[in-house]
Amino acid sequence: MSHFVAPSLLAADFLHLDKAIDLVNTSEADWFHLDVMDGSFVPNISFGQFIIEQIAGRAEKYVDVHLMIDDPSRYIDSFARAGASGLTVHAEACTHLHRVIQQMKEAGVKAGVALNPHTPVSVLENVIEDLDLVLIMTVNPGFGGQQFIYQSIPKVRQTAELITTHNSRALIEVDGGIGEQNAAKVLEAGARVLVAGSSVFKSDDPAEAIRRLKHIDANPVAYV
Ligand SMILES: O=C(CO)[C@@H](O)[C@H](O)COP(=O)(O)O
Repeated sequence: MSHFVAPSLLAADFLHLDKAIDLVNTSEADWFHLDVMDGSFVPNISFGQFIIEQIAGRAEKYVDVHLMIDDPSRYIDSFARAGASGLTVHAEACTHLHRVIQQMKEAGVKAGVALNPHTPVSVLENVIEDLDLVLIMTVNPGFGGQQFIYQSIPKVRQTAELITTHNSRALIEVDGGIGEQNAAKVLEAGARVLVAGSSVFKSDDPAEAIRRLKHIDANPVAYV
Protein backbone atom coordinates (compact mmCIF):
# COMPACT_ATOMS: atom_id res chain seq x y z
CA MET A 1 0.00 0.00 0.00
CA SER A 2 1.47 3.35 -0.92
CA HIS A 3 1.75 6.22 1.52
CA PHE A 4 0.33 9.74 1.65
CA VAL A 5 2.24 13.03 1.78
CA ALA A 6 0.65 15.87 3.76
CA PRO A 7 2.50 19.20 3.54
CA SER A 8 2.00 21.30 6.69
CA LEU A 9 1.04 24.86 5.77
CA LEU A 10 2.48 26.08 9.07
CA ALA A 11 5.83 26.37 7.27
CA ALA A 12 4.37 28.22 4.26
CA ASP A 13 4.62 31.96 3.58
CA PHE A 14 1.44 33.34 5.19
CA LEU A 15 1.53 36.44 3.00
CA HIS A 16 1.11 34.13 0.01
CA LEU A 17 -1.05 31.32 1.31
CA ASP A 18 -2.87 31.15 -2.02
CA LYS A 19 0.40 30.10 -3.69
CA ALA A 20 1.02 27.42 -1.06
CA ILE A 21 -2.50 26.05 -1.54
CA ASP A 22 -2.12 25.98 -5.34
CA LEU A 23 1.24 24.29 -4.94
CA VAL A 24 -0.27 21.49 -2.83
CA ASN A 25 -3.22 21.18 -5.24
CA THR A 26 -0.99 20.78 -8.29
CA SER A 27 1.78 18.71 -6.69
CA GLU A 28 1.92 14.99 -5.91
CA ALA A 29 0.84 15.74 -2.32
CA ASP A 30 -2.19 13.81 -1.11
CA TRP A 31 -3.44 15.90 1.81
CA PHE A 32 -3.31 19.41 3.25
CA HIS A 33 -2.13 19.38 6.88
CA LEU A 34 -3.35 22.34 8.97
CA ASP A 35 -2.04 22.95 12.49
CA VAL A 36 -4.34 24.70 14.96
CA MET A 37 -2.52 25.95 18.08
CA ASP A 38 -4.22 27.70 21.00
CA GLY A 39 -1.34 29.14 23.06
CA SER A 40 -2.37 26.93 25.99
CA PHE A 41 -2.06 23.26 25.05
CA VAL A 42 1.03 24.35 23.07
CA PRO A 43 2.98 27.60 23.49
CA ASN A 44 2.18 29.06 20.06
CA ILE A 45 -1.01 30.43 18.51
CA SER A 46 -1.52 29.71 14.81
CA PHE A 47 -4.93 30.04 13.14
CA GLY A 48 -8.52 28.91 13.58
CA GLN A 49 -11.78 28.11 11.82
CA PHE A 50 -11.99 31.24 9.67
CA ILE A 51 -8.63 30.69 7.99
CA ILE A 52 -9.35 26.98 7.64
CA GLU A 53 -12.65 27.73 5.96
CA GLN A 54 -10.84 29.82 3.35
CA ILE A 55 -8.11 27.23 2.80
CA ALA A 56 -10.66 24.40 2.57
CA GLY A 57 -12.64 26.42 0.05
CA ARG A 58 -9.66 26.42 -2.30
CA ALA A 59 -8.22 22.98 -1.41
CA GLU A 60 -8.86 20.19 -3.89
CA LYS A 61 -7.49 17.48 -1.61
CA TYR A 62 -8.20 15.96 1.81
CA VAL A 63 -8.01 18.60 4.56
CA ASP A 64 -6.32 17.11 7.63
CA VAL A 65 -6.76 19.36 10.67
CA HIS A 66 -4.55 18.79 13.73
CA LEU A 67 -6.06 20.40 16.82
CA MET A 68 -3.33 21.27 19.31
CA ILE A 69 -5.88 22.79 21.67
CA ASP A 70 -7.20 22.18 25.19
CA ASP A 71 -10.62 20.58 25.52
CA PRO A 72 -11.19 20.21 21.75
CA SER A 73 -14.77 18.96 22.26
CA ARG A 74 -15.80 22.64 22.34
CA TYR A 75 -14.75 23.12 18.71
CA ILE A 76 -15.34 19.81 16.86
CA ASP A 77 -18.53 20.98 15.16
CA SER A 78 -17.16 24.34 14.09
CA PHE A 79 -13.99 22.86 12.55
CA ALA A 80 -16.10 20.25 10.77
CA ARG A 81 -18.32 23.03 9.40
CA ALA A 82 -15.21 24.96 8.33
CA GLY A 83 -14.43 22.16 5.86
CA ALA A 84 -12.08 19.73 7.63
CA SER A 85 -12.12 16.25 6.07
CA GLY A 86 -10.56 14.79 9.20
CA LEU A 87 -9.90 16.13 12.70
CA THR A 88 -7.18 14.96 15.07
CA VAL A 89 -7.37 15.73 18.77
CA HIS A 90 -4.66 15.13 21.35
CA ALA A 91 -5.26 12.31 23.84
CA GLU A 92 -3.55 14.53 26.45
CA ALA A 93 -6.14 17.29 25.90
CA CYS A 94 -9.26 15.14 26.35
CA THR A 95 -10.67 14.06 29.70
CA HIS A 96 -13.30 12.00 27.89
CA LEU A 97 -11.46 10.81 24.79
CA HIS A 98 -14.03 8.19 23.82
CA ARG A 99 -16.78 10.82 23.81
CA VAL A 100 -14.73 13.23 21.68
CA ILE A 101 -14.09 10.47 19.11
CA GLN A 102 -17.83 9.83 18.87
CA GLN A 103 -18.37 13.58 18.50
CA MET A 104 -16.00 13.69 15.49
CA LYS A 105 -17.84 10.79 13.87
CA GLU A 106 -21.21 12.42 14.47
CA ALA A 107 -19.85 15.61 12.89
CA GLY A 108 -19.15 13.60 9.71
CA VAL A 109 -15.34 13.85 9.71
CA LYS A 110 -12.63 11.19 9.96
CA ALA A 111 -11.54 10.74 13.58
CA GLY A 112 -7.89 10.94 14.62
CA VAL A 113 -6.02 10.97 17.92
CA ALA A 114 -2.49 12.36 18.37
CA LEU A 115 0.05 11.28 20.98
CA ASN A 116 2.84 13.48 22.28
CA PRO A 117 6.31 11.91 22.45
CA HIS A 118 5.93 11.03 26.16
CA THR A 119 2.46 9.46 25.85
CA PRO A 120 2.40 5.65 25.62
CA VAL A 121 0.57 3.94 22.76
CA SER A 122 -1.37 1.92 25.36
CA VAL A 123 -3.72 4.90 26.00
CA LEU A 124 -5.35 3.97 22.67
CA GLU A 125 -6.08 0.33 23.55
CA ASN A 126 -9.77 0.90 24.26
CA VAL A 127 -10.50 3.27 21.37
CA ILE A 128 -8.30 2.05 18.50
CA GLU A 129 -11.19 0.25 16.76
CA ASP A 130 -13.06 3.55 16.39
CA LEU A 131 -10.17 5.50 14.91
CA ASP A 132 -9.40 6.42 11.30
CA LEU A 133 -6.00 7.87 12.17
CA VAL A 134 -3.33 7.82 14.87
CA LEU A 135 -0.90 10.73 14.76
CA ILE A 136 2.45 9.96 16.36
CA MET A 137 4.18 13.23 17.19
CA THR A 138 7.83 12.87 16.23
CA VAL A 139 8.67 16.21 17.90
CA ASN A 140 7.04 17.99 20.85
CA PRO A 141 4.10 19.89 19.38
CA GLY A 142 3.97 23.65 19.04
CA PHE A 143 6.75 24.57 16.63
CA GLY A 144 7.81 23.75 13.10
CA GLY A 145 11.41 23.08 12.16
CA GLN A 146 12.39 20.86 15.12
CA GLN A 147 14.65 17.80 15.21
CA PHE A 148 12.99 14.43 14.64
CA ILE A 149 12.95 12.29 17.84
CA TYR A 150 14.36 8.90 16.87
CA GLN A 151 12.67 7.06 19.78
CA SER A 152 9.46 7.60 17.78
CA ILE A 153 10.36 4.79 15.39
CA PRO A 154 9.70 1.90 17.83
CA LYS A 155 6.55 3.76 18.90
CA VAL A 156 5.27 3.74 15.31
CA ARG A 157 5.97 -0.01 15.24
CA GLN A 158 4.01 -0.51 18.49
CA THR A 159 1.11 1.45 17.06
CA ALA A 160 1.10 -0.74 13.93
CA GLU A 161 0.98 -3.81 16.20
CA LEU A 162 -1.94 -2.38 18.18
CA ILE A 163 -3.80 -1.64 14.95
CA THR A 164 -3.21 -5.17 13.64
CA THR A 165 -4.20 -6.81 16.94
CA HIS A 166 -7.49 -4.89 17.04
CA ASN A 167 -8.16 -5.17 13.32
CA SER A 168 -8.47 -1.37 13.19
CA ARG A 169 -8.56 0.61 9.94
CA ALA A 170 -6.52 3.49 11.46
CA LEU A 171 -3.69 4.95 9.43
CA ILE A 172 -0.52 6.02 11.24
CA GLU A 173 0.55 9.60 10.58
CA VAL A 174 3.94 10.96 11.66
CA ASP A 175 4.47 14.65 12.25
CA GLY A 176 7.58 16.66 13.07
CA GLY A 177 11.02 16.80 11.53
CA ILE A 178 10.02 14.51 8.66
CA GLY A 179 12.09 14.64 5.49
CA GLU A 180 13.96 12.46 3.05
CA GLN A 181 16.50 11.55 5.74
CA ASN A 182 14.01 9.64 7.91
CA ALA A 183 10.93 8.98 5.72
CA ALA A 184 11.92 5.43 4.74
CA LYS A 185 12.51 4.50 8.39
CA VAL A 186 9.08 5.68 9.59
CA LEU A 187 7.35 4.07 6.61
CA GLU A 188 9.12 0.79 7.28
CA ALA A 189 7.94 1.00 10.90
CA GLY A 190 4.32 1.34 9.74
CA ALA A 191 3.62 5.03 9.07
CA ARG A 192 1.24 5.71 6.17
CA VAL A 193 0.99 9.52 6.24
CA LEU A 194 4.05 11.78 6.22
CA VAL A 195 3.44 15.33 7.45
CA ALA A 196 6.20 17.63 6.22
CA GLY A 197 6.45 21.35 6.89
CA SER A 198 9.99 22.71 6.71
CA SER A 199 11.34 20.00 4.43
CA VAL A 200 8.76 21.08 1.83
CA PHE A 201 8.19 24.81 2.23
CA LYS A 202 11.72 25.81 3.22
CA SER A 203 13.22 23.93 0.29
CA ASP A 204 14.18 25.64 -2.98
CA ASP A 205 11.70 23.50 -4.89
CA PRO A 206 8.69 22.50 -2.75
CA ALA A 207 6.95 20.52 -5.53
CA GLU A 208 10.09 18.47 -6.04
CA ALA A 209 10.47 17.95 -2.26
CA ILE A 210 6.90 16.60 -2.20
CA ARG A 211 7.58 14.38 -5.22
CA ARG A 212 10.66 12.92 -3.55
CA LEU A 213 8.76 12.16 -0.33
CA LYS A 214 6.02 10.52 -2.36
CA HIS A 215 8.52 8.29 -4.17
CA ILE A 216 10.65 7.30 -1.17
CA ASP A 217 11.85 3.76 -1.55
CA ALA A 218 10.78 1.77 1.54
CA ASN A 219 9.60 -1.73 2.44
CA PRO A 220 6.64 -0.98 4.70
CA VAL A 221 5.34 -3.51 7.24
CA ALA A 222 1.97 -4.95 6.28
CA TYR A 223 -1.05 -3.86 8.32
CA VAL A 224 -4.58 -2.64 7.55
O1 LIG B 1 2.31 19.87 14.45
C1 LIG B 1 3.34 20.35 14.11
C2 LIG B 1 4.13 21.16 15.05
O2 LIG B 1 3.52 21.17 16.27
C3 LIG B 1 3.83 20.05 12.76
O3 LIG B 1 2.80 19.80 11.81
C4 LIG B 1 4.87 20.91 12.19
O4 LIG B 1 4.31 21.97 11.49
C5 LIG B 1 5.73 20.10 11.28
O5 LIG B 1 6.71 20.94 10.84
P1 LIG B 1 8.15 20.43 10.47
O6 LIG B 1 8.73 19.76 11.68
O7 LIG B 1 7.96 19.45 9.34
O8 LIG B 1 8.85 21.67 10.08
